[in-house]
Amino acid sequence: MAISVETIIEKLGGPQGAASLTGVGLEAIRKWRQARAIPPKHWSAVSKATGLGLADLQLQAEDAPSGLNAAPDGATAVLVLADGSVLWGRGFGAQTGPGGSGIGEICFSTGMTGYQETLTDPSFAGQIITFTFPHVGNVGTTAEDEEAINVAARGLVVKQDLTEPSNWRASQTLDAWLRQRGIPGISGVDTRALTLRIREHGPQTGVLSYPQDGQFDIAGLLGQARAWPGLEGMDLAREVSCTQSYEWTQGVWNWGGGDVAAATGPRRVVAVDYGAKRNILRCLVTAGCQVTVVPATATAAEILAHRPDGVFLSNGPGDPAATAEYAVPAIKGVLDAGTPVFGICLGHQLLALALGASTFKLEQGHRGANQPVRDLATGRVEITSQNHGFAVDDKSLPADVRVTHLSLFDGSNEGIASDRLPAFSVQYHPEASPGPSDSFYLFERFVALMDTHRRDPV
Ligand SMILES: NC(=O)CC[C@H](N)C(=O)O
Repeated sequence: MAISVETIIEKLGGPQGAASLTGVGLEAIRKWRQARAIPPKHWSAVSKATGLGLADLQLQAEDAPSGLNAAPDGATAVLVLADGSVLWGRGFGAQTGPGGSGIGEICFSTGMTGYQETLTDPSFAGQIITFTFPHVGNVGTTAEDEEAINVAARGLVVKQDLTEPSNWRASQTLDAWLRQRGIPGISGVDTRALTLRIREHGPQTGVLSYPQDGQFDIAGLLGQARAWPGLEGMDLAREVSCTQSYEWTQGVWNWGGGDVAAATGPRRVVAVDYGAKRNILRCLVTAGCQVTVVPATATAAEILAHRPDGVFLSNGPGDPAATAEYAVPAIKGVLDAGTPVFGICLGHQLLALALGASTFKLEQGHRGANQPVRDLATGRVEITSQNHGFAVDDKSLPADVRVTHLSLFDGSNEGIASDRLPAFSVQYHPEASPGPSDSFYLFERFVALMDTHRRDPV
């Protein structure tokens, strides 16, 4: 449990003792008590006098009085966790009302590059992202690195303050880019301590507040964090999906040339958009497909009306079991028609559900661009890009569905293939963006599967 300011002051022998042991004066001690926090500039003095670690001093107190609280010196934003931790820092991006606006599950990403692709991945709906890498924002933003038009993530937590971008590709600062999109951020947070906390205690709900008037209702924010129902049971795919079908014609990014229109190949693919990242659509085009994107709620009849050679099931946010309600009947219809199917991440989980397996919430999600996965057929290890908090339960797979890939971090399922139907899927992200492109072969595997099942072979 977090250590309250009152406990720390008591440890130091009351306000008088605290003032003399840390040398900060009685007035400062009064302010600490009022704000229910010790400002970072006093942490080392307090740490020396009490023997408490710096992380303990940052993760504080659930004893905030109701009503508005002033922030400790230098703090302009706060992240309040459902476990009562109050993490003060400096706000950037969009300001919020005093009630805070960024609420969601705090999850950490271990990626060292590609923060803009990560922030625009629609699978982050309902989540606040904290990066374990300390320098975020220093290459600015560019429209070329957006994986979706809207930012679905609810907020951003980083260690270092944002600096001016130093990158020829940058067209805007991360700060301005976030402001434009209504997303709040907080810097100056000990993201290592926060990550360890999530690793030790599991996923946490948090509320990020960066109020215009500098007034914080800590008790109210804590109440909100505790009342948030959590991602389990949430269908978020419907919220981030496209509302109308459209054609996608762009291929993968070309060094120095940006996004390029590629000559599309002869296979017709319908991509079901549960929150698709653009780079998946680009990879499909580059692998030789004509891509029609359809909304998450498209029925089997609507999908099959496009006469696809293959159906792709995209990544997406939320709990697969909740999205299954409308997605599984559609996928079953597509499988019954004998159409080849390829799924990524949420698409993988939905394919598994349609084949009769079940999914569950992982104790620790996998997020980042450096996740090792073993291909069981070849023994080859791929370094993959990942972003998921749920997983397919291997034990629930029917006898005719094979496990094809496993996580080398925790042994959880990373891929399946049906022995009876032309269908396979992976939990990780072969489109990278950000991350390594070790797994591009999966798009080629999908193309080969379509070619062997085509009515008129190419
Ligand atoms: N990237 C994804 O598709 C994520 C799938 C699912 N929302 C999960 O968290 O596991």
